[in-house]
Amino acid sequence: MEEIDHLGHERSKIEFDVEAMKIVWAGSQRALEVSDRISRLVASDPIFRKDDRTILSRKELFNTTLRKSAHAWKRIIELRLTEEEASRLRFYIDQPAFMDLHWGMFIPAIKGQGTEEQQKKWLPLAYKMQIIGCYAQTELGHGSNVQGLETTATFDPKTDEFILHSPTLTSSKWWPGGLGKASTHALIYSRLITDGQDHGVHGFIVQLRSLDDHLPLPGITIGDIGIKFGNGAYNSMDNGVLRFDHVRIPRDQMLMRVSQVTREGKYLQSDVPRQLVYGTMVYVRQTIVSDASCALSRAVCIATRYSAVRRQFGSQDGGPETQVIDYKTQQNRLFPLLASAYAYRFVGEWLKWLYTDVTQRLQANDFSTLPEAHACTAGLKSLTTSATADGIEECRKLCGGHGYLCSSGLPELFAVYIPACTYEGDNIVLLLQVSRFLMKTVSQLGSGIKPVGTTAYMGQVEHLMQCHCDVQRAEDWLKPSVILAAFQARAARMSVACAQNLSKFSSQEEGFAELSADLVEAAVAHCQLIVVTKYIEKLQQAIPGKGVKEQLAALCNIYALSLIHKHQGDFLANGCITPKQASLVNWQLRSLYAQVRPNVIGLVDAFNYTDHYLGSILGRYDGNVYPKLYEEAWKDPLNDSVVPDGYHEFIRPMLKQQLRTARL
Ligand SMILES: CCCCCCCC/C=C\C/C=C/C(=O)SCCNC(=O)CCNC(=O)[C@H](O)C(C)(C)COP(=O)(O)OP(=O)(O)OC[C@H]1O[C@@H](n2cnc3c(N)ncnc32)[C@H](O)[C@@H]1OP(=O)(O)O
Ligand SMILES: Cc1cc2nc3c(=O)[nH]c(=O)nc-3n(C[C@H](O)[C@H](O)[C@H](O)COP(=O)(O)OP(=O)(O)OC[C@H]3O[C@@H](n4cnc5c(N)ncnc54)[C@H](O)[C@@H]3O)c2cc1C
Repeated sequence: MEEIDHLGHERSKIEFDVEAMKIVWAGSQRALEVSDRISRLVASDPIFRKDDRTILSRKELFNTTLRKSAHAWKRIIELRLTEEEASRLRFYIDQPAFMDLHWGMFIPAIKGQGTEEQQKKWLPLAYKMQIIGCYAQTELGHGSNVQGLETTATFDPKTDEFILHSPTLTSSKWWPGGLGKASTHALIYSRLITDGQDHGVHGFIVQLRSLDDHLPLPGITIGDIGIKFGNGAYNSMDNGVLRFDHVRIPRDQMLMRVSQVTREGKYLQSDVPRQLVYGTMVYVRQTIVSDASCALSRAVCIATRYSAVRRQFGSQDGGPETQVIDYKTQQNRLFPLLASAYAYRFVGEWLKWLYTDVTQRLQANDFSTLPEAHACTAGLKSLTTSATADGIEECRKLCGGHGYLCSSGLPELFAVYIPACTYEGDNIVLLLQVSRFLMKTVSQLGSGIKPVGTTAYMGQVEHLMQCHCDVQRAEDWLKPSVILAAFQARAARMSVACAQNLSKFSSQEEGFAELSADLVEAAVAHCQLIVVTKYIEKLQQAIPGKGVKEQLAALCNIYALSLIHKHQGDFLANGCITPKQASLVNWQLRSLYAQVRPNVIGLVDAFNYTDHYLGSILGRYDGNVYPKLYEEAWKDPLNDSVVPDGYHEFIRPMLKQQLRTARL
């Protein structure tokens, strides 16, 4: 039977080259080819099915994690997949698993903090999956405050070993993914003690389980921390708890790139900054920004397709009702999210470049850009994950009642996604790091140190403090220079105001504590400026394909103007724009919505997601929503029997009781 494309009418209206846009989204023709091939490979393999995840018990779900991970590894070997292809495979399998931490944190930590010798010893084992590793930093009592960790690693010069110990309940490692059941090894972040002296937190490779029977090694207590938020969702991951009772490891298992302990027990600090111990977090925060664009685009794809299928009200003379996507309120909620997905994609690409650049510099002992890399990764991780978590929930609401069904894919996506606001650094804690960096930048302005990189705009602070926005008509808001000037003025003025207020306190620390809410807002303004700037820079590149650049430019304007509208309090209070200019933003936004409306299905098709990856009946490519929703309902285990199992025990006696009462 020929399949009907219920969104065919929408697709016939598209004014740009969707295939060319797919390349822009993927990053390159080759990246698109890899993504396309691997996503189809996953979709066609029954072992990777995921439609039953929300009804599996925890044990069954974890079992599917093990099965999928083992099968994925088999396919990686059989098909000789490259590192990039293997990473795409894990992405499209779309089930949080210990493998994510093994490849995403354990290996990068050894690469970043291990000596050459240590890398030679451990990386081949990890690459061949002969050991499984996790990243165990957080403890029951401390997560954000890494310097407050309590686990100790005390050097014993007699045996040339470290003794790992958990001195208190709160020092139990708590949360690490993969620790609970799967990992054989962990990177343990622990206080280093030599000769009675505490040198702060360092990383150690520790074997946890036997490589023969997977039993915990002597002195190790280990398990899973329990069920997490939502059905299915992150419960496929074995986040774990771990305690050490005087566990001994050889000295050469301390990661020694940043600092070393000699055979005699002498502590040596190399000229590498000690913050490199935190390097893995910088790496992962950078990847989380690109991941945000994936999660948000996925929710937006579902909400956009469904909004084009769904009709409510407006029928005249028995004609069709209005597609809900044509309501301006729907557009005003949805299109900025679509624009954000593209914006995060491009800022994610740039951040990847920044990270590669800083890594190359670090290898050449140039540490000058590390503070900026830390501030950018921390700030953008925070900004994009918070907006994505809120955006997924907005997409659920945009789908009305059906969005609340697990078969919409949105509840599970939300539940899986929201911890991104917490892991790899609580979003507020990370923004406070950005604000510290900004305050330092402002304090150096008069000293001749020229701000560079993402803070270069502060170099024109005198101009930015008094400039006026050059908008007379709504169309003026389409000029990139006007948009940039408004965002730069807002960010600079908010930072300078914070710096001025801080100077009123007797100590910097007291001021920071008192003004932290304002400081967070200044950090958000700075991070939004980065996203807008990087999007505008992207548009300055050659982008082939009919109409592609025009659509991207419209989305860039929607992203920037919807932020000005949302944060108009900041822009107005700091005198960056006038009330009249704020109202012109809305006029321009409405016009931009009309411009992208015929193209939105094309803009979400460009994500190139398979129906398997989307995992949503509402977001199906063919838009055949109602028959499939109806069909799906009958698959629920409750519908296995017409009369429910508890009828005789509970319902029938109740009904009979009521009958007797009624007769009385
Ligand atoms: C490709 C695949 C990827 C797969 C990934 C899968 C994802 C799976 C999902 C979840 C996994 C989750 C893992 C985790 O959550 S791991 C645990 C993460 N934990 C955190 O993020 C803790 C957050 N806290 C911190 O990062 C820090 O402690 C801090 C930043 C809050 C530091 O606070 P503070 O005590 O004030 O600072 P310090 O004294 O320690 O440092 C002062 C100095 O150092 C600078 N700095 C801090 N961090 C860094 C850094 N990472 N890089 C560079 N520099 C850093 C800081 O700015 C100060 O600088 P100064 O002002 O100039 O002195
Ligand atoms: C799903 C998931 C997976 C994880 N995986 C891992 C892993 O693999 N390995 C690992 O080591 N860890 C992991 N973690 C732990 C994670 O990194 C921490 O939970 C995270 O860093 C936040 O720390 P916390 O839990 O101590 O929060 P807290 O710091 O206790 O935060 C609680 C509240 O206090 C606020 N707060 C804290 N400090 C400040 C401050 N200075 N100023 C203002 N407000 C503040 C926060 O904003 C927050 O609102 C994971 C966590 C989750 C949820």
